[in-house]
Amino acid sequence: MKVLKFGGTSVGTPDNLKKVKEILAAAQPEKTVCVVSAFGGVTNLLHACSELAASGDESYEELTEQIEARHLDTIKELLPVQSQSITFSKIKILLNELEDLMKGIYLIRELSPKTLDKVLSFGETLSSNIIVDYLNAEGLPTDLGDSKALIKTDSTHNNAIVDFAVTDKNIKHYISSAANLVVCPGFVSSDADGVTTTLGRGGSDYTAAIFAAALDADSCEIWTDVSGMMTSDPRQVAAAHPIEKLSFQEALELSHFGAKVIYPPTIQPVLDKKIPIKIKNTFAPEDPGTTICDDANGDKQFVKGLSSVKDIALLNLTGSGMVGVPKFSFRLFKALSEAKVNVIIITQASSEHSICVGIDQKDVEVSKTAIAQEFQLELSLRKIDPLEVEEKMAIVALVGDKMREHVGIGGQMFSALGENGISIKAIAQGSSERNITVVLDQKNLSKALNVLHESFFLSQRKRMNLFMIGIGNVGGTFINQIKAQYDYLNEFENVDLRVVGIANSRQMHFDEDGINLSDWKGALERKGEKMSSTAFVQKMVDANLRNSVFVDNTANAEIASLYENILTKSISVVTPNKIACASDYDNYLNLKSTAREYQSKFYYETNVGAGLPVLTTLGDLIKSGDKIKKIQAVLSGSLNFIFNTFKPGVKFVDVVRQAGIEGYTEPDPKIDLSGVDVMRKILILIRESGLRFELSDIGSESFIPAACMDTANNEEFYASLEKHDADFQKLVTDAEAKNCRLKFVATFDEGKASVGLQEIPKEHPFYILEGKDNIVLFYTNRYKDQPLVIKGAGAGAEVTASGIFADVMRIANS
Ligand SMILES: NC(=O)c1ccc[n+]([C@@H]2O[C@H](COP(=O)([O-])OP(=O)(O)OC[C@H]3O[C@@H](n4cnc5c(N)ncnc54)[C@H](O)[C@@H]3O)[C@@H](O)[C@H]2O)c1
Ligand SMILES: N[C@@H](CCO)C(=O)O
Repeated sequence: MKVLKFGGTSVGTPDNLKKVKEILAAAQPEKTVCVVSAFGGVTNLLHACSELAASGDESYEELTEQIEARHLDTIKELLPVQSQSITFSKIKILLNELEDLMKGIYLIRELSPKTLDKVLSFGETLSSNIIVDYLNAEGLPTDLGDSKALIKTDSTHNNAIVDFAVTDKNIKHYISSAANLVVCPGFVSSDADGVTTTLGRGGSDYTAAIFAAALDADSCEIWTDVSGMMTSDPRQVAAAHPIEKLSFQEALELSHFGAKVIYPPTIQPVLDKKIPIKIKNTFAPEDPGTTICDDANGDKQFVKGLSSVKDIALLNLTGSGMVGVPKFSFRLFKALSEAKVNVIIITQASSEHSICVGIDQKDVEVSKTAIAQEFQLELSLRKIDPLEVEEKMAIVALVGDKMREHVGIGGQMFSALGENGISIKAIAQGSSERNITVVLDQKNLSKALNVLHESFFLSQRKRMNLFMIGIGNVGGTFINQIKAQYDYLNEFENVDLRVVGIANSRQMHFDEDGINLSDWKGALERKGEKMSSTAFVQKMVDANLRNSVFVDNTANAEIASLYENILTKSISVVTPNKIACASDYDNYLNLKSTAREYQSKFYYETNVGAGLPVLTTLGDLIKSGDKIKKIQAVLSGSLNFIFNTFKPGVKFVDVVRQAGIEGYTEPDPKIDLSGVDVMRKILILIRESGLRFELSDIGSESFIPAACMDTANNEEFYASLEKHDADFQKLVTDAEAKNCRLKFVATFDEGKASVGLQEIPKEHPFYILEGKDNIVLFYTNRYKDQPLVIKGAGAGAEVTASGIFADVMRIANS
C-alpha cells in the first residue's frame, strides 16, 4: 500500500496530468491512494474571486468564468469525446454551485472563515472529479474517495484540528472495499455536523500523511516539481543537488530554515508511525528523489544540507543591569510573544551581559515598541542600553544528524567563512548538534552558502575566481596555461579555476561566469572598459565572490601599492612583481601580517628564480629551525642568457634585444642590466631568511656606463648600449683571456650583501650555468659543507606562469 500526493504544478496542465497517469499506472498493481491538489493557480483564483465578491466588485464574475473555462478546457483536452459529456455535467453542477456561492458572497458582502473553506474546497473537489474520470477513461479503474466525509475535524475553520480516532477508522473502512486505485482530494475535511473545513497550509501533504498513517502505508510519496530536498537553495548555489536520504529530524531542521519542500506540521502523522516519505519529481520520475525515513544515517555524509533564511533582524539587548538578574530573558520573550513576534534564533553569552535574538525583519518596529515598554524602567535607570537592531541579516544553518559524531565541524564552518572575509554576527547550536546556525550580513549570503557547500560536499568542485592585472608576456601565458589545464583541474583536482577579471594598462573586462579563455583578447578589445586600478579593485570587492585571488602580472609600483587594501578584503594576492617585497621592510612585513590578520594569502614564489621553488624551500628551512649563513646565487635569467650568448664580435645590444624578445628581461631592461632586479631578489631572500634588510644595505657595482642608464626609454637605452659596445667587448675578452666566464653574482655572507659582475673560473659551479638558468646556493647550519643547491631556468614566460599557477593552486588546496 502506498500513498502518492500530487501538488498543484503536477496537476497544473493536461500534459502534466498525462505524466501523473503514467506514474500511477506504473505503481499498479499495488493498492494506491492518490491525493491531489487543486489545479495549479486555482486556489489563488478562488481566493481572489471570493474577496472581490465580498467587496462588492462585480469583476469577480470574470474570475469565476476563468475558473470555469480552466476546468472545462481540461476536460476537452484530456478525455476522449465519447466520455466527456458525463464529466461535463458533473463538473457543471459543481461550477453552478460555486457560482451561486459567489453570488451569495457578493450579495451579503461577507466572507466568513466558514464560507471561505466552502469556496476553497471547490479547487480540490473539481480537480479530483476530473482526474478520476480521466484515469477511468484511460483504462485505470479508479474510485473517487470522499476526503471531506472521511477526514473528520473540529469546527475550526481554515486550519481545522483532525479527530484521528474517527478519521483513521473511516479511512480504513472505506479503503478496504474500494478499488485498487483511489483518488482523493487533498486539503478538504468536515466537522462532526458535515460542515466543510480545511486543513490549512500544506493541506494536501497533510491529507496524504493522514491517509498513509491510517493505512499503515509502506510509503508516502510527495510528487512535486523538484527532484527532492536539495543540499542548498539552488537559486543561490548552482551546484546544489538532491539529498538521497534524510532522517525525519534532519528534514524538519532543513524545512525550518527555508527548504520549502515539506511543511513540518504536515508530516507529523507519518513521523509518528515512522512511515518513509519520498519526495519525487513528476517531471523526472526516474530521478531517485529524497527518502525521509527513521534511519537515514547509513551514508557517510555528515552535513546533509545547508538551509538559509533571508530578511532577518538581530535584536541585541545589553546592559550591566542584566547580569545575574533572573527573569530578564523571560520578560524579553514575554514581550515579544505578546507582540506576536516569532523568535527564530536566540544566543546569550554566559556573561549574561547581553542577549541576542533573531526575528523576521518585518517585526522590527513592533518588537522595538514592545521591548521599550517592557524595559521602560531599566532603560530610564540605564541598567540596560538602548536596543541595538541590525537589519538585512540572513541565517545559514548546517544540518546533519551525524555532525555530533565529528569533531571540528564548527571550526571548519567558521574558518571557511573567515577565509572569505565573511563575518559572523551570531551563532547558535543546540545540544543535539544536529544544527549549527550562524547569522551573517545578507549581502554575503550567496557567497557563504557557496563557500560552505564547497567545503562540506566533497564531491563538489571548489570554484576559484581570479582577477588579473597584467596580461602581457607572463600574464598572457598564464591564461593560456589555465585554458589548457582547465579540464584536468576539474576532473582530477576538483578545482574550477575561472578568470573573472582581466586588465592591461588601457582596458579592463569582467565576467562573473568566467571569461572565455579562447577569446580573452577579443573580449577585452570588444567589451573592455577604460582601465583604472581603483575601479578594478572596487569591482573585484563588490563582486564579493568566494575564493577570490588577485594576480598582479605587471612590474608596476602603483599596482603593488594596492595589495594591502586587497588583503584586508580577505582576497588573496599572487604576484611575480617584486616591487612590493623589495619595498621598505616595514611595508613588506605589513603585507605579510595583513594577510595573516585577514586570513588571506600573499604568495610571491616567482619573485626569485621564476618558477623554481626557491622561496618555498627557504621557507621550509627557516620554519624547521635552520639558519642561513651564506647565500651565493646567480639570480638574473636575462643577464645569464646575455653573458652566455655574448661573444667577441657579436654586438652587446643585439644580445640584450634578443633577451627581451625571448621574454627574459623586465618590461624596462635597465632594471635587469643595472643589477636592480638582482638586488631586489637577494633582498627578498635575506628578508625571507628572517632579517630586517633594506635595498640600500646591498652593495652594487654596475657594469653599465652611467650614460646608458641616463636614457628616457628602451630605444634610447639600446642606442646608448650600441654606442658603448667597446666597453662590453672589453669585459668579455678580458674574461676569456683568463679562461673565465662572466656571471652576475649575488652574495650574502656575514650579514653583508652585494651584487656585481664577476669573472668565474672553470672550477666554480657557476661556470657551467647554461642559457637563462639561475642557481642558488644556501649555506646553513644544517647544510654546512655542501650547500643546498637549486638550479634551473630562472626566466621566461612559461616557467614564470607555471610558478604563479602553483601559488594559485596552493591557495585552492588550502
Ligand atoms: N618574464 C619573466 O621571465 C619573469 C620572471 C619572473 C617574474 N617576472 C615578473 O612578471 C611581471 C610581468 O612581466 P612580463 O614579462 O609579463 O611583462 P610585460 O611587459 O609583458 O607585461 C606587463 C603587463 O602589465 C600591464 N601593466 C603595466 N602597468 C600596468 C598598470 N598600471 N595597470 C594595468 N596594467 C599594467 C601591461 O599592460 C602588460 O599587460 C614583472 O613584474 C616581472 O618582473 C617576469
Ligand atoms: N627579468 C628577470 C625575470 C625573472 O625575474 C630576469 O631576467 O631574471
